[in-house]
Amino acid sequence: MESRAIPSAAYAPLLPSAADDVALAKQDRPGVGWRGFLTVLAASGVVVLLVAASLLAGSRMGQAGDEDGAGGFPWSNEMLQWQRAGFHYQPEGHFMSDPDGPVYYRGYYHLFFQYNRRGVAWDDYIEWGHVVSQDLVHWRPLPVAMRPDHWYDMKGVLSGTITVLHNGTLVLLYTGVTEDPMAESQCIAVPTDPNDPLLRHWTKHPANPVLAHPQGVQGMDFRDPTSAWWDKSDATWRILIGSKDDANGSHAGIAFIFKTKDFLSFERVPGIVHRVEGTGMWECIDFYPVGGGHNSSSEELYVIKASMDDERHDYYSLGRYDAAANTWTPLDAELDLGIGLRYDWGKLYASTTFYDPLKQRRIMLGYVGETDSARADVAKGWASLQSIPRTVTLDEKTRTNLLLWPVEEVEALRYNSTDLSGITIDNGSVFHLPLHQATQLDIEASFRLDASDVAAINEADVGYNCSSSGGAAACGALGPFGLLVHAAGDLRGEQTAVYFYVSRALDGTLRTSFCNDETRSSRARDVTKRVVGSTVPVLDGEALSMRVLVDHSIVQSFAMGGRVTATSRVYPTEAIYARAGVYLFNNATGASVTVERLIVHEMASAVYDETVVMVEDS
Ligand SMILES: OC[C@H]1O[C@@](CO)(OC[C@H]2O[C@H](O[C@]3(CO)O[C@H](CO)[C@@H](O)[C@@H]3O)[C@H](O)[C@@H](O)[C@@H]2O)[C@@H](O)[C@@H]1O
Repeated sequence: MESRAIPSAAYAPLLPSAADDVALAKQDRPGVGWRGFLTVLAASGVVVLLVAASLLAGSRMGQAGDEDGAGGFPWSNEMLQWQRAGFHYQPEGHFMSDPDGPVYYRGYYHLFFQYNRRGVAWDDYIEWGHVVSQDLVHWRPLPVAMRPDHWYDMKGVLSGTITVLHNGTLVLLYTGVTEDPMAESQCIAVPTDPNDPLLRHWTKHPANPVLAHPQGVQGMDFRDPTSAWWDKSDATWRILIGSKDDANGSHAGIAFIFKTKDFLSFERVPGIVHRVEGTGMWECIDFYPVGGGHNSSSEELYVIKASMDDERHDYYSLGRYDAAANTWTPLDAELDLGIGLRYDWGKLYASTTFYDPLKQRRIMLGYVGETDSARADVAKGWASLQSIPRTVTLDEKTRTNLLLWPVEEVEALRYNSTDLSGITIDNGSVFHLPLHQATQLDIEASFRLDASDVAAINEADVGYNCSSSGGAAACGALGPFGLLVHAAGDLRGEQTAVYFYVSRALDGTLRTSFCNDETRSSRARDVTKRVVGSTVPVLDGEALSMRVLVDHSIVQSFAMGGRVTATSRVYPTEAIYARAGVYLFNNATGASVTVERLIVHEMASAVYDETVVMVEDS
């Protein structure tokens, strides 16, 4: 069946009254009390179709006469202050980008990051900012760890990693940029005092730079070394560095492996470990094993990940690594690096991972840049956030994708959990969630389409695409449905939709997309607004589950346990503070949806508290 728009006149907005909300809020919180009682049908008068809302909202948000003049949207201090996150890490001010050198050392998780203390945009005096944490959630700021102060890094201490050697000591590898001519080479540093668990001071090695770009590679296309892994075949440490090959009209992403015994002299392993035509410069490359292991009979696979400089997305691919042949081969050539899977389908870049020996898990961090104007960044005095650290595992059920999931520690911030499980939303309905606040939330929801409705839809609905199919306002038989966050009270204004859309393929099978629709997230016009997302694997019998971390201007969405994730930055002008709410919506034309599980946790701020700190500073 073709997606079709429903005439707006048929869906005049009728919203739940404030009295309804109060009555609902007084119900017992445990799920049992809600089940059945909260079947919200179109006939009950809670009918608002986003089609109607979007038409109204679109005209209201985009029309001439808005305050967005040549100078951009006139943000008030109240609006700008609202945009700062409560439980995502961001420095007090200035510009932050790539997470660098995450490592667990003597009781602390260390996070370094690209940091420009001179402004709110990237600058070639880029340094390594530094914070530590004991739970990956509460971060304690420390002085800048590394700054451009040698000839080989005068134009920037760019991204890098930290390797834990067999005896527990650390080696920091980073890219330094020389001034004239500008060229990138790899440098090392070690903790000045290895007994300082806070690793406050680093000593750059007198032998720097330790690795120059190979012949044939441009001097500014050789950066961001991975951490090193041990290859027992010849007792060497190995690292991977990404680059690009623009020779002879090509524009390929490429990666080299180097080996070293002492981190001072490196030898290139002959050949190129991987290459993908047309993908351009591979920044912040990463390479690590997943699956397999001692407790598993399944084969170990290798993830290769790169940040695509041209496209500004972090792609990954699953494959097999043959160290002797110096090759990595994708499991599926159609999902090769840069053309298939992404860590996140929204705004997240320059990610890196590290192995956490404390909890024996791999953790990924990435930075989430701004999508508002440079002028707005100047007004607010800061730019960028770090994503919530995510565990990375192989999805053993599919073995075709990773699972990226917020670290469990973030759950300690939950309070006032409201269980609204069991609500049924008829097609063309919305349901307002009775919450105390809607700005810092961790929402767990799983949806199931009515099976008889699904069976009755036998026409194909092909080609749904988050970014080009009209977002949450475009109605099909089996979607979209999901959540509206940062939604203005009358639903005619600002709202950010996180939703599923199910469509029937020509062969009769169902295909599920998971998307964030930012297009109505802000009345400001000088803000980038997109619909981002992807198709997501759903196995037989699985409910459609999502988790949404709402934290002021950052919304991080996870579908099906982390098979697909999408991060959005949103800048509402009206739907802020107490003026915003959360709604369930079902914009499908042919099916009702039961929200089998819906638990909304309010989230405390991750305020770093000097008084409860940690181990003593030496
Ligand atoms: O530093 C001098 C010079 O380098 C340039 C051009 O190559 O910028 C470097 C790249 O900076 C960004 O790359 C990453 C990933 O976000 O950020 C780190 C630097 O902060 C770097 O290590 C990473 O690769 C950016 O994404 C890339 O587009 C830049 O090329 C140039 O802008 C500077 O003048």
